[in-house]
Amino acid sequence: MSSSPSAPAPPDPPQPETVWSRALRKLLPAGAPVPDEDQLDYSFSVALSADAPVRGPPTPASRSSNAAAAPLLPFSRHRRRISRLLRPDPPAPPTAPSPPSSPDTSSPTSSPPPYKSPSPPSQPLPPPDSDRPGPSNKQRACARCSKGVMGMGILGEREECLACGARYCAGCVLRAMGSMPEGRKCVGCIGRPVADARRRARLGKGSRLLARLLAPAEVRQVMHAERGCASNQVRPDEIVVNGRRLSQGELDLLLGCAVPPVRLTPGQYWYDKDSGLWGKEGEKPDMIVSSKLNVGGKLQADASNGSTQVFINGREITKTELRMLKFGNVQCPRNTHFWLYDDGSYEEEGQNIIKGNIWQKASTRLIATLFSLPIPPGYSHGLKEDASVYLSRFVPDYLELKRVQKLLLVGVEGSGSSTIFKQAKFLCGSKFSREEILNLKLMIQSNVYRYLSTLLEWRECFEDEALEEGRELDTSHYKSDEEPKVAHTKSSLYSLNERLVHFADWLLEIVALGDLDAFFPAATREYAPLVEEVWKDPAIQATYKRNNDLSFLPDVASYFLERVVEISSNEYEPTETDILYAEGINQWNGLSLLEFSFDERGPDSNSYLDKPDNPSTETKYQLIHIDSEGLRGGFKWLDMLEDVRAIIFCISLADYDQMWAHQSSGELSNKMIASRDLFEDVIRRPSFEDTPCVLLLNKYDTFEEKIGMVPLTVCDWFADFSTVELHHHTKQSLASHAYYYIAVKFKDLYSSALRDHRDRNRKLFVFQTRALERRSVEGALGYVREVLRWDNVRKSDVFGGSVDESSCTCSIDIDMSTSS
Ligand SMILES: Nc1nc2c(ncn2[C@@H]2O[C@H](COP(=O)(O)OP(=O)(O)OP(=O)(O)O)[C@@H](O)[C@H]2O)c(=O)[nH]1
Ligand SMILES: [Mg+2]
Repeated sequence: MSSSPSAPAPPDPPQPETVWSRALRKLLPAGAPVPDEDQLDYSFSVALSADAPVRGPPTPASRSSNAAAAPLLPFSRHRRRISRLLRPDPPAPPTAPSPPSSPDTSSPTSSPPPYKSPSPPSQPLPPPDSDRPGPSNKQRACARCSKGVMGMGILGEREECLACGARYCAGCVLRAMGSMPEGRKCVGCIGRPVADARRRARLGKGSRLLARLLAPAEVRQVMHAERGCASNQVRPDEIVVNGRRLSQGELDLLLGCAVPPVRLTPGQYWYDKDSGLWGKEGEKPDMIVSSKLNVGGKLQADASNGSTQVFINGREITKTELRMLKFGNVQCPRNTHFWLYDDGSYEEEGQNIIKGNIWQKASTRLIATLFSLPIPPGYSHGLKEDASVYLSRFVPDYLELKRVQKLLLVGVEGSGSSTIFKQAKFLCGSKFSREEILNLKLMIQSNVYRYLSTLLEWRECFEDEALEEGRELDTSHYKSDEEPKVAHTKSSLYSLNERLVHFADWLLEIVALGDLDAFFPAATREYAPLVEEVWKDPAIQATYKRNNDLSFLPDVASYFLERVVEISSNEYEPTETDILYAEGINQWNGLSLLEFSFDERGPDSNSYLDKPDNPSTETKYQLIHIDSEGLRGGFKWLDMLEDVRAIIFCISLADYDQMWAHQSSGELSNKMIASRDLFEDVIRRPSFEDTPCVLLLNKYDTFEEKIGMVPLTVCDWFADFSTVELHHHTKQSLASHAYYYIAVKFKDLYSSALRDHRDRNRKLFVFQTRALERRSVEGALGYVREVLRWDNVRKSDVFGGSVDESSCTCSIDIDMSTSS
């Protein structure tokens, strides 16, 4: 548990081979040495065969569960251990935190592992303090004893006074801050406000040093006081609304209303009291708060610095807002003045007729969310806050509310990104609406015809090929002056009877004309028996047997074609599996959105410090999926997205031998290479410069089957793939070797794309998925969460903050082989 004190790591005794290194050895080419644990690159996941029940690398989480089993030290002993540690001449600390020597920390007396979390890792160890951006050693000298930094562990840590910024070492902090009735402040600063914005952001956020010095209950109490005490709250004169400082009464009104501004910090704001829109001065709206509050001055036209010549309640709106209104089909030519009411209804100034309600359409709400514009609390699921929480609070919970973290999920057509999205939806218990299910049903029905037409096209090719071969064979059997017996070459294994040929020609003609979607579902029921007959025909079955040669035919084709009559009936209701297997999701303009959360109090979470008394211990995420259709037209969506917290890029491993027609030019290319190009396009976009990226290498199941039959080198990009190191390879070992190789190819590509970037050490995180297996997608989402936590810690480290890194635990489940 992170609250235990950290002792210097004992020297590593010679270790017997651990479960982890045994598992790793299996994955490496024969004879390859097992790397040191501290050198391991956890930034990509590996699949282990089901018969190797291994656990992941030793994580703080797994260690903490052992630690948790050990009885907690009573408080006085806790302190004694700390003071022993701090007594004269502390042992020379290691230059960098040493890695845990073994995952086995079962001994209750063994010291907890050195603090630095190895999770989602692969990030280089932070440079020594002297090279590191952030406070210099001098700045980090203790304000009480003047000692400088003594190593990396607890000895090197400092706790900062939130009011004056003085820093104290572990030995002095409790003396300097006393009982901390207002949280982390020197005794002399009690009663003083927290003015600095950076320090204010840390109010009640927990502290690693205190966690080591105090018992968890004490830390909670200090954090509670830090958030709740009067002098740490914003003061009315620090809040300017519509150009006027607030009075105490106005601030009370603002904070006591049903929907107050979240995380109100000192600053200048604008407030539109008719609609409830609220934002920072000079910026687009940030949230919607209760309307009709008499606070601040009069809303000015230039409050949000808009330049659109379109006005809402007298404020010239920003370009982003205008774009959202246009997507919502609100007519807004220049010089339009709207009145917008708090329920979303709007009218043009002077016309006295309500023209509509901007929040009514799901698509407008979706767009607003994507553009980081606020939507009213009543309409949002993930963001909905219970007004009673605000009314009944003493501790201002608004300090605790976190922003929703946006995760962008993209991939080339057929990579499986929709499947991942749907699995995520099932995982978080979110139901498909009636309308969505109906759309899915229509899509499944029309897809069946598409699969059949693909099979029919391939059948023609194979038939031509077979007839040609037959003719060559015939001619070689007869002397040149004899008539060849053409009767032998008129049909082949791939030939259909005349009636079915007629139907096939008709269907292919419709497809060639691009009319398939217009034609269905009207014809669905009528032709279903015929489709079934064609599917069962030996010619089509023979064609399907060669499905490894068939580009453009998804694996699920047979699943649906087998049931074409059932699927085509009016009464057909797609099952959960049908929904999952259906290609894509019918979504609005190629976009779909899902909000979900992780409970941060899970067994692998150490975040109690971050969330002392908060009932909401969840971090909310928004999964934004843009499918191949949405990526068409020059990535219009990508450019409009703001504050994306992570990119999840999905690639189908099985695409290495597939062809793909380029969307605009129609040019054929290898699909893996097309995916690579799209990946590069996405990561190079300036708006994603600082956004971590997780690459999901999907369809590992198909890949494993295929790799033994089709060499990886058929894809030009993988021309240098070699299997020479694999002496006796099985299908599994070949697949894992190839997976590793592909992962490294993408990592290299990523590193070279970021070569000129200031954060050029950033790595690509790679995870292996089988999206049809729910557990695999669950693992992927967990991995993304770990990456985000890691990234948070890394960023706060860079900026010199003291985020509790214990919350960055690693729960990467590397045993992804069992389906759920
Ligand atoms: N065997 C196998 N099939 C998969 C896997 N993931 C997805 N599929 C199938 O691959 C097909 C394409 O998956 P989608 O999720 O629709 O692909 P997509 O990336 O969303 O494609 P667009 O919607 O066109 O952008 C579907 O039939 C899925 O059932 C996987 O891990 N293994
Ligand atoms: Mg899709």
